[in-house]
Amino acid sequence: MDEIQIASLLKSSELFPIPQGLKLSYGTAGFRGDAKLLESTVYRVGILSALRSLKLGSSTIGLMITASHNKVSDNGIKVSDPSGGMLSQEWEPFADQIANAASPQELVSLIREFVEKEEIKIGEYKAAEVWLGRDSRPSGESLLRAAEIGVDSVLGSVSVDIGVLTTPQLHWMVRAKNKGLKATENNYFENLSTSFRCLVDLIPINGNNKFEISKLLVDGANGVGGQKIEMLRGSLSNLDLEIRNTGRDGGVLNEGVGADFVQKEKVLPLGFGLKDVGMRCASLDGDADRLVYFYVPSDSTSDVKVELLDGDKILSLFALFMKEQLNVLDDGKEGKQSRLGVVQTAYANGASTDYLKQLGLDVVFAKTGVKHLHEKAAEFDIGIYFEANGHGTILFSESFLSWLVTKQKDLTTKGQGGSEEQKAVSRLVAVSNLINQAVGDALSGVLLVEVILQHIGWSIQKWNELYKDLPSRQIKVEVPDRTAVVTTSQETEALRPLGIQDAINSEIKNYSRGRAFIRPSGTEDVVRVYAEASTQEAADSLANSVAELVKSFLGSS
Ligand SMILES: CC(=O)N[C@H]1[C@@H](OP(=O)(O)O)O[C@H](CO)[C@@H](O)[C@@H]1O
Ligand SMILES: [Mg+2]
Repeated sequence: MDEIQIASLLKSSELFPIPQGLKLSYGTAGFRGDAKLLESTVYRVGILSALRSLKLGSSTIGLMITASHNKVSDNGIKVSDPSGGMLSQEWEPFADQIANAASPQELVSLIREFVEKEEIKIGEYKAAEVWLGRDSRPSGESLLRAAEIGVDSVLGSVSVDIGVLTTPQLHWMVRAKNKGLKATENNYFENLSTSFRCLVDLIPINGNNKFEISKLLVDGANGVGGQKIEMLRGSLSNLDLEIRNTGRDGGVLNEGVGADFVQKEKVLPLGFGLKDVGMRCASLDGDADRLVYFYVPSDSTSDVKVELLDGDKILSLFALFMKEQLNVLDDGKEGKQSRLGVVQTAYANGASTDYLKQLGLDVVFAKTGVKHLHEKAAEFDIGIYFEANGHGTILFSESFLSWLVTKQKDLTTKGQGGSEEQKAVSRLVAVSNLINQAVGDALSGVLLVEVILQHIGWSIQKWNELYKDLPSRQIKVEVPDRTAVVTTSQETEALRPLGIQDAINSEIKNYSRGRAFIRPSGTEDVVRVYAEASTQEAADSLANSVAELVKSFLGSS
């Protein structure tokens, strides 16, 4: 690093002193915290992104300013690699170091060391490019300015403000840009509506065509997802959407609304009630990378209940559909035995795992956080991953996709345009275009769920009957130091504090179909407790007992 570069970094970092006592970690999904404390962090991640771009031969990197489902006064930042996936985990320790550097001098010396170690050539390639997106949080704009200053203080780097977006839009656009494809927000919308149309056109004519398209009610979490789905609505046919909680009617982002609220609390979001009995409803989270479905059952009285169809159920629906299409190909003479796999985490409902295994699917487990699930799903020809909270997607391997595209062309040339095999191939290609290949995307998720339901002629109630969830409960426990909890790689057992796992195991033994585990959250300062059992009362009681154990081993704060 030359003197000019050092001077540029020192000068800009003086603008963003680190707040006293701030200690951050890149965590499950980037840095998060009170928005008022994050300017220095965002500025520094701006520098990191520019370096990442230079390291990768000036590929475009994305920076998303969001705190997803967290409260509106929080914010956060995460990096998208050129593939549209999460920042390579190898760079996370550097992200942690620079975010916590106490002074401009320490910051610059850490950067200098890293640049030398990684052999990053500043000023030798064409300009590095970082695309900056933000969700609808009011703090987003000033944080975006801090990120710009960070990016621009690395010589030869440029930042591009691409505006208010959902997290998956930013990832999709970065991926498309680096693949040399059209990468604007309009291209994103066009891609969704075209591939959705394609799948609608491939719905079997005989059999399920009596299916009437009923209205879908969408809870937009008072965030960016509600706004974007409204923009998309005009270009969609075969879909009747009513969007609530768009944020325009005074509602607060994520407050009593949104996918995280509905899934964790198992209650209806604000704006939904008895009037909606039986209707198909969907809820997005604050940055629209999560999606859950729900409905108000007909036996609801004044005590309104909610039937939740979480990420596991969406995964099951997708798996069923994909398997059906692949079976057609595998049965065909020229078929190819394809590897379809599904990835879940320890939070997946036990009943969903049993169901997926019964379908004959390869089910594998990953640690919490989509970066872990994504990696495992990418090992299959078609890998479907979902967190129970509704974050997930379907990945197609490059080789399988090119096999599909070639096959599609061959069948058309051979004049077998209308065959079952050709339709199955075309559906799979359309799904690969519709569903975001970079990250979980509530918008593309909604479209795929809707078209699959139309295809098989199912109501939400029928879909819900695929299997019955085991009752479960999640609790957050505030402790003085959550890092005192260390778990095994699949997060199902606690290795530290010593003795806690034995105590949890003896609790579990008291419950039929009991299962429980603890882990430190990567996005909040809490230890999470998850419990499952054969009745809701039992799951609640098991969760409470385990939470008490956490408090007695770790102390409560
Ligand atoms: C139990 C749970 O829902 N955990 C969430 C939550 O992570 P934690 O590390 O549990 O705080 O936020 C992550 C980012 O959105 C998401 O990937 C993950 O599934
Ligand atoms: Mg989110």
